[in-house]
Amino acid sequence: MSASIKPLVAGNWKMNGLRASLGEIAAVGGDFGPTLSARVDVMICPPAPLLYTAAVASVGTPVTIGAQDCHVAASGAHTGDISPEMLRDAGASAVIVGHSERRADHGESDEDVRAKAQAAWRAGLVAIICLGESEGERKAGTTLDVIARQLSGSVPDGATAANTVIAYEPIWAIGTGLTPTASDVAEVHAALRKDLESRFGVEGAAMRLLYGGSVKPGNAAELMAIANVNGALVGGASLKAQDFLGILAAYGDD
Ligand SMILES: O=C(CO)COP(=O)(O)O
Repeated sequence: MSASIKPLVAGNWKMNGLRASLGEIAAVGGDFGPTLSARVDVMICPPAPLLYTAAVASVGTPVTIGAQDCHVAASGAHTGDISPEMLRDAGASAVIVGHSERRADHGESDEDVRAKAQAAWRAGLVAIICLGESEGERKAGTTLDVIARQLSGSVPDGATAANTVIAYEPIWAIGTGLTPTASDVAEVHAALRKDLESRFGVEGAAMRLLYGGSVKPGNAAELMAIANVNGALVGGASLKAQDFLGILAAYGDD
């Protein structure tokens, strides 16, 4: 079933990158030819100060630009925050919400994440909704319960394959070099698919489910071949075009 879903590989730069890093986007765009772009969509999510220039740098390439977080309001007295409308205006077409680093650093709850996803849709952005279990939850055998609870709490009614992407990122695999086994990833993604189908029907069947957590050129082909894995959310290995292109190569060569 997932064979008909066009995968997405998105790079989350997190709090990394200065203007000098924008050459990496041009390098990805320049090397990403028509054969590969027919098979996989590619996105880079730089930090907010780089969004506009990144969007300009991506013009004429297959690379699209996403943001890493948003406020729920369109505007107002929220010093330091950025609305989804502003992200859209700067050239973003998507925004990551509910990344585990925001859940941990900023105390974001499932309810917060759900409201951010709705705000993203209001502004015409795709919401990339993140979830994933901690190491303790994995060891305690509660992964599937945690994932089901996060999915139900963080994904708003009205989610479609066009407005929502789900990213499964086990917290213990982020930035550690550790990855779950292929069968563990398959188990979680199958459970996500089942829940999404029962809640959203055909839209849930067509929604992209990304895997994230220590995706590298060396393990991308194996991870991307797992059933119900429709692409990747990549942190550290998205910062350099060569590494990121090495991951995209899991989908073939131009
Ligand atoms: O958190 C991630 C992407 O959002 C994954 O980060 P790493 O690829 O650096 O493990």
